[in-house]
Amino acid sequence: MKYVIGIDLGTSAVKILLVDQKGNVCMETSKSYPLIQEQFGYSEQNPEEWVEKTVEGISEMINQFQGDIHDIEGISFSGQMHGLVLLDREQRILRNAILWNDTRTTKQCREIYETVGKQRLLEITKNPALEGFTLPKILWVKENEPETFERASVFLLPKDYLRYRITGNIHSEYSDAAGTLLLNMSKREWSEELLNLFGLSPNFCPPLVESHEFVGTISPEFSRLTGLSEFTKVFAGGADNACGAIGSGILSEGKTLCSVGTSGVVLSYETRNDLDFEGKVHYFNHGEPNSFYTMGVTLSAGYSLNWFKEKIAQDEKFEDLLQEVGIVPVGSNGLLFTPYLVGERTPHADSTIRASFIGMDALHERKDFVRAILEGITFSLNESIEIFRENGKNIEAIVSIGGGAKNEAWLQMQADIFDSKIEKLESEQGPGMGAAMLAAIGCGWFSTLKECATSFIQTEKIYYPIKENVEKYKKLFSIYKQIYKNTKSLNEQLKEFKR
Ligand SMILES: Nc1ncnc2c1ncn2[C@@H]1O[C@H](COP(=O)(O)OP(=O)(O)O)[C@@H](O)[C@H]1O
Ligand SMILES: O=C(CO)[C@@H](O)[C@H](O)COP(=O)(O)O
Repeated sequence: MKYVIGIDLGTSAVKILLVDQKGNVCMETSKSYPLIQEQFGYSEQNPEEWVEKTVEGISEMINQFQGDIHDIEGISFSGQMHGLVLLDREQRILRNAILWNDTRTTKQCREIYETVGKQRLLEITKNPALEGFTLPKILWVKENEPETFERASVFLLPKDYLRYRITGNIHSEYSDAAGTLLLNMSKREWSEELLNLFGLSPNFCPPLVESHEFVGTISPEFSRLTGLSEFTKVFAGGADNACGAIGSGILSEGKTLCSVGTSGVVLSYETRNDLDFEGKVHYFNHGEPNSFYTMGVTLSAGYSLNWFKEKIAQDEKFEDLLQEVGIVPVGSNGLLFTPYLVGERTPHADSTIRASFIGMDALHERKDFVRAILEGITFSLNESIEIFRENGKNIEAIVSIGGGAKNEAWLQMQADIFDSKIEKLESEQGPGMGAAMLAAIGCGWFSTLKECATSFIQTEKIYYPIKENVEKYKKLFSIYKQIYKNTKSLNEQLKEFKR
C-alpha cells in the first residue's frame, strides 16, 4: 500500500494526516501552538514553532508507522491564509509572522485605497483592502519597522515557509497568493501595477506554481529530524480554505462549505472569475486550476469557544464543556452572543467592533453561555449565507467541517439556523484531507481532483433542519443582526481604554 501525508498548518495547531491510496486516514496527529497577542488588535506566531511542531508530529507518526517509509510517496500542505513571514537574504526569519486575524492595519488599508482606488483594486485582485490580508501587513512593517523591512528580501505565506523549511525551495501557489492583495486574480500573476505603486520589487514575491505541482523532495536535514525518506515528493499545497473545499468535494458549481476552525467560513465554488460581489465576500483562486470560490469569514468562530474554555474551563475538554448544550433550549434562554472578540470581516469589515452578550439575567448558567456562543458564531456565519442567497445562490445542502463539526448538537444547530441540510463527512479534517488529495494527484494516483474526491470523501451523516427550530431561529437572527449597529459606536468609544 502507498501513502501520502497532508499537513494542515492551522491557527490553533498543525494537523497531520497519513492517508492511503483508498483515502483511508490511517494515522493522524495534532500539535498545538499559541497565539502571541501583545496589544489590542495584534496576533502573531513564531514560524519556528510551526516547524518544530510539524517535526514533532511527523516523527511521532513515523515512529509508529508499521510500513516501509519509502511507501510514503508524497506530501502536501494546507495553511492558514494571509499571514506575513519576512525573510532576509540568507532566508532567515526577520520577525514573528503577522497573522490573518491581526487587525492593526486599518491605516494601511486606507492608504491602499488612496493609492490604488477601491474600484481598481477590485478589478485587479477581486477583493477589498481588509486588515487581515497580506499587503497591508507588508506596508505596516515598511512604515513601523523600517530597519526590518530594509533587510527583507522575500515574503512568504505560512505554509509556504513550512514547505521551504522541508525542501529548501521557495515557492507560493495561486490559492494562497490570492489572499495577499498582490495577485492579479484573473491573469494569475503578481500584479506589476500594484508592486510598482507600493515600491515593491518583483523579487519580493515568491515564484508561483499550481497547488498540485511538484516542488522538491525532503531535505536531508528534515529527513534526519523526522524519519521521512529523502525520496518523498513534495507538492505545493493550498490555502486552508481552498484545501478544506477540496477535501470536502466542493469541486463543482452549487456546492457550499461551512468550516468552523479558529475562523469560521462559508464558501461557495465558482467557475467564473468575472463575477461582481462588490467586495462583499472574498473571491479567491481555488486549488484546482481555473476554478475559484467566494467566501464569507467570521474572524472569531472556534476562537470564541476556545476563548470561553480558556477563561472558564481551562482543564476541561471541549466534549465536556459542550455536554449540556443539547438540553438548553433554542435561544439559550434569551441570551445572545456576537463573536466579535478580535473584530469582524463578513458582513461587517470592522476592526474596532468587539463581542457582546446581550440579555444576561440572574438565572443564566454556564451551559446557557456555551449554547449562546455556538448560536452567535452560527448566526454570524448565517450572515454570509444570507449574502450568497441574496445574490441568487440556491443553498440547500452544506458540507460542514473543522473542529466545530465534531459536535452533533452544533451540526443540528447549523441545519436549523442555515435552514439547510448539513452533511458531516467521515473526517472533519477537510484541509488536511485536501492537502493529501493534492499530493495524491501530484503522485499520479488520479488524474483529477474530482476523481480523487469520489474515491476519498465519504459522507457520515446528514442533519436536516427541524421546522420548529428554523422558525424560532429566524426571529432570533433578526434580533442578533441589530446588535452590530447598536454596539458599534459604544465600541468605538471604548477603544481608547483598550490595552
Ligand atoms: N469537540 C469539539 N466540539 C466542538 N468544537 C470543537 C471541538 N474541538 C475543537 N473545537 C473547536 O474547533 C476549533 C479548532 O478547529 P480547527 O479546525 O482545528 O482550527 P484551526 O484550523 O484554526 O487550527 C477550536 O478552537 C474549537 O472552538
Ligand atoms: O483569514 C482566513 C480566510 O480569509 C482564515 O480562514 C484563515 O485562513 C485561518 O483559518 P483557520 O485557522 O481558522 O482554519
